[in-house]
Amino acid sequence: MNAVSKVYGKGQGAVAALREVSAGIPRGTFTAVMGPSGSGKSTFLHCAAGLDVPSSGSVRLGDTELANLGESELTELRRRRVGFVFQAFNLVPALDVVENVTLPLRLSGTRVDQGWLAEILRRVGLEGRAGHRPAQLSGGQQQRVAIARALVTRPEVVFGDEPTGALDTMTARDVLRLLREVVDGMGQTVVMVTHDPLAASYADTVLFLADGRIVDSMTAPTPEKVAERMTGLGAWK
Ligand SMILES: Nc1ncnc2c1ncn2[C@@H]1O[C@H](COP(=O)(O)OP(=O)(O)OP(=O)(O)O)[C@@H](O)[C@H]1O
Repeated sequence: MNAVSKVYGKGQGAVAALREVSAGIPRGTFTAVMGPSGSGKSTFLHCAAGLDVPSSGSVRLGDTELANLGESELTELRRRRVGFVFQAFNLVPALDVVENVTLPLRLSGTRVDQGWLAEILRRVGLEGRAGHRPAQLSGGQQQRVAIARALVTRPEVVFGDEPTGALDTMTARDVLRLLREVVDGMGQTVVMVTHDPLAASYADTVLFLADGRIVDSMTAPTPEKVAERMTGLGAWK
């Protein structure tokens, strides 16, 4: 993205959530986005994923300039070219694992590639759970379903908004290892917002936001280095 600004509201009550943010995220890498509460992390993710429209600046996915797309083309892009994983897994309770995972394909009228479906279920460790409903699964397993659903369309980027935020430490670690494997084993691109330095340490690069700007980036992050940088940003007083 290039010089992206996002202002919510108008006049006196206007809030600048992003201020001329430029960032390039290379294909096949794992990026974590950190920063104090209200620094613009979710807005960054939503603008990068085409869920929200910047007030100014431009966002490109591959060779596609998002500003050039109409509403229906953007919907199409969100369905086919990006995947999402949220803190609250957002699974459909009445559907079983396979139905939840294949939902994006059915919504866009795309045939289910059974070989690819089996491969994804195997990779996320759910091959024995295909007929289970979300309520019959643990939190970690539910997030695995959400990750499988995000991968089923073979998207160019998987975006995560606090994907481990609702999980206990051990389960979160499994999900982070899976995201790492999604990058290393499948060549996917993952961009994840997190509050957790340990989660961020699984990424290749950490981008630090403060007050709507990228103020730093870190490669080869460790939990300690990330925590130290966050303390420097006044995140934990
Ligand atoms: N829909 C909205 N309308 C008005 N202001 C908004 C809206 N969404 C976000 N904001 C404001 O924009 C700023 C950035 O919000 P954003 O949610 O991107 O931050 P964040 O870093 O993700 O925060 P958190 O860690 O608390 O989730 C905040 O000041 C927030 O109050």
